[in-house]
Amino acid sequence: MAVGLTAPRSGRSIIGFDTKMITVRGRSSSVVLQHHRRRGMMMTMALARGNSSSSNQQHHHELSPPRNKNECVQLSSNKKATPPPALNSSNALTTFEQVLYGGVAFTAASVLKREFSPGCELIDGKQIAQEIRQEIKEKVERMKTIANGNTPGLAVVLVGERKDSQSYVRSKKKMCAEVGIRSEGTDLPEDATEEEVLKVVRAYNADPNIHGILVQLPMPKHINEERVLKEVSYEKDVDGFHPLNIGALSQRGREEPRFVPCTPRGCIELLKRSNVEMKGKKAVVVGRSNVVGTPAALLLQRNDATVTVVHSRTKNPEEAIREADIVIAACGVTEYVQGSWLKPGAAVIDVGINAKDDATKKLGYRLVGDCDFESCKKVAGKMTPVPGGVGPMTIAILLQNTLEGAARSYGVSEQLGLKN
Ligand SMILES: Nc1nc(=O)c2c([nH]1)NC[C@@H]1CN(c3ccc(C(=O)N[C@@H](CCC(=O)O)C(=O)O)cc3)C=[N+]21
Repeated sequence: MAVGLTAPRSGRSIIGFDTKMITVRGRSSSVVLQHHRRRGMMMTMALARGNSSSSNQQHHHELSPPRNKNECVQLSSNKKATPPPALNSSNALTTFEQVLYGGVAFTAASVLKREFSPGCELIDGKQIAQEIRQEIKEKVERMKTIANGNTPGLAVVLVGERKDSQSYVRSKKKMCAEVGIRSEGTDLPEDATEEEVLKVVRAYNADPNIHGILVQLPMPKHINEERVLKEVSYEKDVDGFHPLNIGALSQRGREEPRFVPCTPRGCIELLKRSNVEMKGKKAVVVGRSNVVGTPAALLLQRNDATVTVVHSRTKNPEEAIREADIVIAACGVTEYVQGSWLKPGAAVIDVGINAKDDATKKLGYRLVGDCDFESCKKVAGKMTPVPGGVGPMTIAILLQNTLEGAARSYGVSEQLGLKN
């Protein structure tokens, strides 16, 4: 039997079932919750018995049919329950009892769209990214009024014709427009010379209306990426890849980096906004790339986690992962991290985007992460899906970085409540 119970930010309790019947015996009452499907209708029945005045009460709740079989049932209580700790299959029963002891009477039920996984709460990156974009939009509006009508400007440099890069650049520009950030782009052909790319970067460096410059990666092989990234003014380096920004990120008690790489910052933001404590926790980063793994490890460490980085030459990565309260998977290996490697209740951030053959899909493939979602969601306490997890956050943070860069250049960071 497995029972899932999580405390979303609303403070309400969510209970998921994967058994037909769950019996929980408390100090003063015994409660039976039945959960069954009848002609496509999901029904939950709670029977409360015991020595309280509510004895022999019987509640039936008809629920609208679930939109898919992975949805689970939300029972809301008429008393504010203390948010229970993250659950996993081994401590599920205990925590369920605690909630009942808390005097919670289940009076209403509704179907909540989420993955049906015992105790695993999905971290909805799409939703959180949307919230962040809304905050940015409001700050861009305020910037206009306090900075003489000025708005943030982002420049995107794209070299070559990679379909995926073109599509990422398109969504970045679209999201800019949505929040009121000006964006412009320079597209260079596949065979552009390094000098041509550098010229474009220098022109944006000199343009006072541009506060962020992004050189879409990867660039064609004949171009020295390091050379180009170094050329971007570190004060417009919204990707946070300039050596001065990475260097500043790695030091404590020194000047703060102007910008932090978007994807790792997005991962940390997901943890923060999902109430995952990092202080004093063990974190494992899977992968040591310059763009994700390494800066993610630095950020976790700055947030007081104890960090282990595992990579392709690590002897026994499972050993470290088993101990981890937080896992950030960014190794680029399809469905690499297995549920059996996770510590029950761990928070898992899946950065991977891999195409996996799937004949049932129109395109013949679907996107999967660096974690084996099916097995991981049975053990993790919180987890991001792919797609809809880290991806949308990467773009939201790019916009945030551009806003922060513009606010700095107009001297209005403090007024907008942004870090300087
Ligand atoms: N200089 C540079 N900066 C970058 O930030 C950068 C880059 N180069 N090169 C490529 C990677 C990749 N990247 C993504 C952005 C958004 C999604 C995203 O929104 N993904 C959605 C949808 C994915 C889909 O459906 O294709 C999701 O995961 O839900 C993914 C990946 C930024 N990158």
